[in-house]
Amino acid sequence: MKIVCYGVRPIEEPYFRKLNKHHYDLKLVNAYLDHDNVTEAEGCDAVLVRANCACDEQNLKKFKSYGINWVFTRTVGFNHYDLKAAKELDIKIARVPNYSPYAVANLAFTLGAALTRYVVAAVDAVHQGNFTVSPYYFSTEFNRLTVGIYGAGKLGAIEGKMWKSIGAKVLAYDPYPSDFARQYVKFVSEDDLLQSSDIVSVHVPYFPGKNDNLINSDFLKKMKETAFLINTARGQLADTNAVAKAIEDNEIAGYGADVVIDETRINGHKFNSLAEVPNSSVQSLMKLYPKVLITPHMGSFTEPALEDMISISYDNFHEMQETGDVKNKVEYKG
Ligand SMILES: NC(=O)C1=CN([C@@H]2O[C@H](COP(=O)(O)OP(=O)(O)OC[C@H]3O[C@@H](n4cnc5c(N)ncnc54)[C@H](O)[C@@H]3O)[C@@H](O)[C@H]2O)C=CC1
Ligand SMILES: O=C(O)C(=O)[C@H](O)COP(=O)(O)O
Repeated sequence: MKIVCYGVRPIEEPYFRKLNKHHYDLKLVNAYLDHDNVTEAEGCDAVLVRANCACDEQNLKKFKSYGINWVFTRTVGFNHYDLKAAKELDIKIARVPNYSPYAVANLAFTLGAALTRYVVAAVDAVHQGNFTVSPYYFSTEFNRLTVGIYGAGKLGAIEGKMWKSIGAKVLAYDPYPSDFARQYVKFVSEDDLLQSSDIVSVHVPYFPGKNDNLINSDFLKKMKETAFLINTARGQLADTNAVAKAIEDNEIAGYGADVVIDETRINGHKFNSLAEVPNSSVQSLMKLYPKVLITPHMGSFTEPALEDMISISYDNFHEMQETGDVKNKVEYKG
């Protein structure tokens, strides 16, 4: 079976080859799937994508015209698909719901830890020759923090575990609390979490058209003025302008994000200045550095996570070939 894999970074190529235990014929494409390079799939039997690949109706129709029925993703999130179009075209989708959760949990933890100890602000000042200890750096200590995990699924639970292990009080809000997460967090109401937490870390899946701007001005107003918000989930979950305004108005202390809106136009690009970033709301957030720390969607960029993403994707294809179905399938729910 020939699989075209989009968005494969050069550093990832050896892993795609080394882990190819089902001996697939691989076509590795460096670029994210877009409307121009969809033609790379011609002559292939299946497609593997990553986040921010354009699995919209136009591209899914193209795949179908090439005789491709399996368009899988190596990611947890699947908001890059037009699920309705896939259903209408009878294109099957599978994802990787369970790669190493420590990858993203580590990054969310690090953003929270860096913000609460003002590490980036201090390092930045020192590198400009300013060795004074600004009153702004005066901190509390991690074991005195209350950390609120908003969405305590696989990633949230592990971030909770990390904070608990160093003595922080860990709260969580989730409409479907799990016993696994309960080992590390205390489940509370949404309001209690937002009102009590020094760090609020969001790990909620993004469902386009359903929970856009979940983090809005009402959400932010409930947080403590001294609290930091962390979002490693999806940029679309946050009203970017509302977050920037809340920081400017001192309603919250700062924001750490691995994700932004408009990632398909931003991520993977190297801009020469902030002014070139093609979204003015993202620019507004970036101007608030170092109260705002943004990383380029690299939560899953660890060796264990990458190995899981590739191996489980290959197993998804294998299961589909062997049984005609796959347990990690994603279906349109209306
Ligand atoms: N930055 C990165 O590199 C990565 C980001 N992600 C993002 O993280 C998200 C979460 O991943 P997992 O923890 O594996 O998913 P998961 O499905 O295990 O957990 C999500 C949890 O959120 C809860 N939830 C849903 N709506 C909620 C709401 N309105 N309020 C509170 N809780 C709510 C669910 O009940 C569930 O327990 C993914 O959907 C993806 O968007 C995932 C992997 C890498
Ligand atoms: O698995 C997900 O969902 C993610 O968001 C991962 O970080 C993968 O995202 P990309 O690295 O493919 O942008």
